[in-house]
Amino acid sequence: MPDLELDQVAKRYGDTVALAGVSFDVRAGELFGFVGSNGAGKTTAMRIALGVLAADSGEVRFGGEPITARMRTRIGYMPEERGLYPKMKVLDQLVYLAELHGLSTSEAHRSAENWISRLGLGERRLDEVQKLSLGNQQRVQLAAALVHDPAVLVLDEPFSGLDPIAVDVMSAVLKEKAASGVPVVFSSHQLDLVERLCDRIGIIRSGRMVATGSVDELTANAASRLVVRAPGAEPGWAVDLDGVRVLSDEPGKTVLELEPGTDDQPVLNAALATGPVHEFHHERPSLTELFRTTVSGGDR
Ligand SMILES: Nc1ncnc2c1ncn2[C@@H]1O[C@H](COP(=O)(O)OP(=O)(O)OP(=O)(O)O)[C@@H](O)[C@H]1O
Repeated sequence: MPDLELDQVAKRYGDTVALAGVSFDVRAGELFGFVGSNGAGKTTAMRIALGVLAADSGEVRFGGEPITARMRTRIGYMPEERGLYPKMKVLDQLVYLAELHGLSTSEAHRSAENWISRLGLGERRLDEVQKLSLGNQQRVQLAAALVHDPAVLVLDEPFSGLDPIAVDVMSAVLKEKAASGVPVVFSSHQLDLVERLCDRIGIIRSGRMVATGSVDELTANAASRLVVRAPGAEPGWAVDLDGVRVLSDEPGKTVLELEPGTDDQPVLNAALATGPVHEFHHERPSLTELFRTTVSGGDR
């Protein structure tokens, strides 16, 4: 399957610059997490990728070619505002959407029934969508994005409001689609989930991509953090060590930040000088911490 690329995509709403030239690519077979503060531009970028919104400039490419209206019908999209017909029954809705994307009636039924069962909606298949709980409506929305066997998946906050079981189901389906070679991009504010699931991550701030890469790549340049458990250490034991900043100093547990290139062995020696050392390990910052430092200053 080909890659999905956004190249210098820009969009204004009146005086508001929603996207100031955003570029990133979602590679075939990868799960790409799109994160940013409220109003950073995620929905705008995803709507432009889908073609429901026109960019002022820039290009969306699929497989290296500018994306056409025909190719866009191969995108599975889950909009943030959700877009189901409230009075239609779950099964009818999915069959209708599949047919709209070109599946025959029998293929549409087969695919709709498959996703209904896969997403745990079997008992609700003949219920009107409006009678479902919000979480179940969201499962139907995911089924709607998948029912035509899309070549690309673009999902706007698919995890918001889901219970833990539904989060697991959604995660498994997205991983499976990516493993089958489909580029999958989703936005989310649940950074622990993004960190756990995604191959790569893009962080957008005020309409600009400020970081793109795997969590390991994004955290590689962050200052190294060292956790030391030394029950006999007195408070302040590490304050005079070169290249070391004390982040927290609780009885028995100290968290230190080491400047890049600082040797940790003098720190270990200093810790051992206080008595036994039960723990001495480097910790990388979480995506949430990285996000806070990357987007600090906020958005609109
Ligand atoms: N239809 C619109 N008219 C005017 N301004 C808009 C419109 N849609 C979005 N904006 C503005 O464009 C900017 C980007 O909004 P967008 O919805 O893309 O952000 P987002 O990252 O998806 O936010 P959230 O996490 O809150 O969903 C914001 O400043 C928003 O107020």
